[in-house]
Amino acid sequence: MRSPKDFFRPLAVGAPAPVREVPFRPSRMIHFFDPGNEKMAAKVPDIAPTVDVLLGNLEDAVAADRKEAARSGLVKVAKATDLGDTQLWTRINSLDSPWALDDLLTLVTEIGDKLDVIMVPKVEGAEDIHYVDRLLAQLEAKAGIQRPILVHAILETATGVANVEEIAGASPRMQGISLGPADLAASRRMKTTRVGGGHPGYLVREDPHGADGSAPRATFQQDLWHYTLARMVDACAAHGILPYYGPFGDIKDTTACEDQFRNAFLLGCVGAWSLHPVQIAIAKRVFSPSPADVAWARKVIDAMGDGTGAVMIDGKMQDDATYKQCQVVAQLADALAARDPELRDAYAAAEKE
Ligand SMILES: CC(C)(COP(=O)(O)OP(=O)(O)OC[C@H]1O[C@@H](n2cnc3c(N)ncnc32)[C@H](O)[C@@H]1OP(=O)(O)O)[C@@H](O)C(=O)NCCC(=O)NCCSC(=O)C[C@](C)(O)C(=O)O
Ligand SMILES: [Mg+2]
Repeated sequence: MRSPKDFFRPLAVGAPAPVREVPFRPSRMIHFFDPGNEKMAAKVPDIAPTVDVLLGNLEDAVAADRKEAARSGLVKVAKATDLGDTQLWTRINSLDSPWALDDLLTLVTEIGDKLDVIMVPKVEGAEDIHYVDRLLAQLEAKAGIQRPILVHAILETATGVANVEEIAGASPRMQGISLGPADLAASRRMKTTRVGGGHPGYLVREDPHGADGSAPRATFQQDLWHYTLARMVDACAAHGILPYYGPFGDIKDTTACEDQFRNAFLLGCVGAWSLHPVQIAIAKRVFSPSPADVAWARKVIDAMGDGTGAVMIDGKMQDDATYKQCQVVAQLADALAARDPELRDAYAAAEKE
């Protein structure tokens, strides 16, 4: 581990200084597209204004013989498209693959000034982040990049989960972590073949009841991902970086997708991935606090003055801690309203009610 005194020094001569705080830019949905798929790439100019983050995916879901087409497709899209204030991210291939090195060399030198975040899959420990950290610094220096490219890890191996705290704190470049439920399920030998979401077999059953104990017993499906997500949220919060739910693979089941995203939102995540255009609106709806919740938060903040003491509002006790909870909601609403005029108007209207 680097000494705390050296933590914020650039790792290569001529590389930009690391950030001291992860900038909070709205990232309710990280929209995945395959830049080598011409039909999808052609949709980028229309999709970009509707999403917070556009991510050119080079890893899984891109066939081995299409890896180079995806990489050069991303360079082309980044150079040709004005994304406005929509962020551009990429997911590179895993560090043990034949493509990761060329992904980094090409993308940083060709479009490093346009890339906000590089997502690294299958991160197992701090050593993976340290490798990428140094290499990025060297490439940024070579390419004359003025601001550091941030790094996002996917939590998708059992070892990664065991090391999630050290991953979160491995570098000032760490922007956030996403759950990767498919690879993680395989790595753990879980017996679900789904990409995220629940499973009908993972349940608890009501106790026997009725006269002879034979009445029908209700079952309650449980969340397979709760432990991992909660652990990831704590690791991220402790290190000042941002947690995200990952993908929900049952594209047609928009209801379950919304539920899963909402659980993640309530638990502390700031966004999720959208794999298909239909998931963009779901993520937007879920990861933007409701106008009623924002109005309530502002009411509590106003009533609490300097934030100390205790007051009663509508029958509910408010104190220093609820003031802080309300600030989380109000600050998120401010950041989203600055990007999204529709939300700004909805929040303003709810406050007047
Ligand atoms: C699922 C698929 C195959 C269905 O694609 P489709 O064409 O069969 O679906 P569709 O409903 O017929 O599509 C309608 C229209 O939307 C377009 N379209 C469809 N998707 C997109 C998109 N993302 N962005 C932009 N456009 C899109 C599509 O091209 C089509 O256009 P058209 O009307 O002109 O014909 C397709 O949506 C897709 O390839 N999505 C991305 C998949 C992906 O990136 N997977 C990797 C992330 S998940 C993961 O890696 C796991 C993890 C974390 O690693 C771990 O848990 O371990
Ligand atoms: Mg994966």
